[in-house]
Amino acid sequence: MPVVTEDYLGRIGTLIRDARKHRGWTQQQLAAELGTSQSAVNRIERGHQNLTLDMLARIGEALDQPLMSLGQGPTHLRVQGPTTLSGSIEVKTSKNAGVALLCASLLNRGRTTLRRVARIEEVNRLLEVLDSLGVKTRWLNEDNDLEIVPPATLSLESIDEVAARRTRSIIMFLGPLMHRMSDFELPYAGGCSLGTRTVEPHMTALRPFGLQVKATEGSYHANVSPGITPRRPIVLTERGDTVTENALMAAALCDSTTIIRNASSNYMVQDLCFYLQKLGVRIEGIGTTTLSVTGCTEIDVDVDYSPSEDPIEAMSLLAAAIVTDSEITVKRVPIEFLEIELSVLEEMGFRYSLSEEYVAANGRTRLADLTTLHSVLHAPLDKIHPMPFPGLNIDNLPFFAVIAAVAQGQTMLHDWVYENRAIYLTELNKLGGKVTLMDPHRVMIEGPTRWSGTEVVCPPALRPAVVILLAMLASKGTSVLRSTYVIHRGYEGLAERLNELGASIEVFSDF
Ligand SMILES: CC(=O)N[C@H]1[C@@H](OP(=O)(O)OP(=O)(O)OC[C@H]2O[C@@H](n3ccc(=O)[nH]c3=O)[C@H](O)[C@@H]2O)O[C@H](CO)[C@@H](O)[C@@H]1O
Ligand SMILES: C=C(OP(=O)(O)O)C(=O)O
Repeated sequence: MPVVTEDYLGRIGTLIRDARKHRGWTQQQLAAELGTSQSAVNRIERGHQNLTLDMLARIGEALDQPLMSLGQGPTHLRVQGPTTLSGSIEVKTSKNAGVALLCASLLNRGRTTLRRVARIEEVNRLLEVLDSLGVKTRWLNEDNDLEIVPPATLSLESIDEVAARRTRSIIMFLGPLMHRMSDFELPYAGGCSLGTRTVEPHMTALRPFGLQVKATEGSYHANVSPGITPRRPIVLTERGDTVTENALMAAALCDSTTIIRNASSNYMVQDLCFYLQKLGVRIEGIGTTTLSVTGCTEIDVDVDYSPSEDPIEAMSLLAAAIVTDSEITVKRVPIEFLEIELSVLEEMGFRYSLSEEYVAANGRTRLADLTTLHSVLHAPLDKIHPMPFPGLNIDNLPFFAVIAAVAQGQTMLHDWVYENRAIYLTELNKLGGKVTLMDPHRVMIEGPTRWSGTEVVCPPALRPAVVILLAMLASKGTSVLRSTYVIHRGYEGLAERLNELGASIEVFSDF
């Protein structure tokens, strides 16, 4: 075989191996999907098998990842470490408010302008879906201001199913869409592989508004009975963020008053409430677990809204500083959504200073600039576990894994929420970490760690993938992090921004 062909087959084989692992499949499972043997898959992945275009297309389809789109293959990161960071960095606006506001813009017949939206893949997927429905969306400038103008009638029959299936946020179309049409289908929600994430609480919350949903082959079939409004308070069975948002959006176009109990008061819910208020919806109880919503029968206003900064990105940047023992200033930290995290960190010996507080562009959220100081960390006495806001944010829990790994002693993390997220934290062991999976919900981490660079495929979950990247910053030598789409789902230009602080991260792709 000519050397160049051999080289290409090897690279394609690696691509296929990465995409398979990303899906969480064994070679045997991929073989069964392709109607071939495990040994054939093994040969393909090692670059020892000539591949026809037909076979490549079939593999791409089976793995739900096109392998032949030249120049658009997966991207990877090459990290040189260890790194000490310095300087300052601004926190961007949040993914989770961004996606909620994109869905909520469908409630408004007028123009919505959202300021400084994080330009991330999760937002891109929702924009693709909105565009396929006939919504006119455009980025206005370098500041990532985004304009959204819905059409008079949405063309749901032409929905971009591929984009829709890549995000769980599509579930938040139910609340706004039920006001626009009486019978419609939505593809099943996708997103990170974190274990079962039920949609039942959404159905229970929306039923009092007349929505019935049947799960059919690959999609939700929604049917709306006209003129039905909740006669009693809606009691959410789970204090979930997106379910609260769906109930809020359903209530926004009812002119009666809806009470939502056991509502999430988390940051993205608050941003959604502030936006809805600008649309003319009356909401009381923002920041508490009981929301009283008096909607409007029609919303048609040109509105301008600035979502607030992302507490999870802020936590990621703090973790970057802690794991590399660096002194940096993280600007625009939404401090009220990091209070418990900072208390736990202080207990572990983390030292930092805070600026005076100031108000975010939404006029409501409190921000501060936080400077990290050289710290010697030790394990906390108690386990670290998340709770709904104002508890420690579940999406921040994974960052405590890499922080615990640099602290002296044993730290237990208890992720009671997701069945499949803690498991990915054991990937830190490839870089020298000592992370023991006690059961699917608990990991024990022993520090401090002598990190050493290696190659890791991104786990199929956003936060654990970033945790691996942060450990790579502290690792001696060269590390490679493969297939980073999952990181781009929630962070804009993370590698480039860390490089501005002095990291050495190269972005590359196979072709
Ligand atoms: C777009 C967006 O905003 N996504 C966030 C949102 O997702 P989202 O609102 O979709 O979260 P889910 O509804 O999937 O809830 C997460 C998990 O927590 C469980 N659960 C939740 C609440 C509760 O009171 N009891 C309970 O057991 C659910 O069953 C599920 O397993 O909230 C999650 C949990 O904060 C975050 O990780 C996500 O980043
Ligand atoms: C789990 C997360 O989000 P999503 O709901 O988009 O999967 C996350 O942000 O870590």
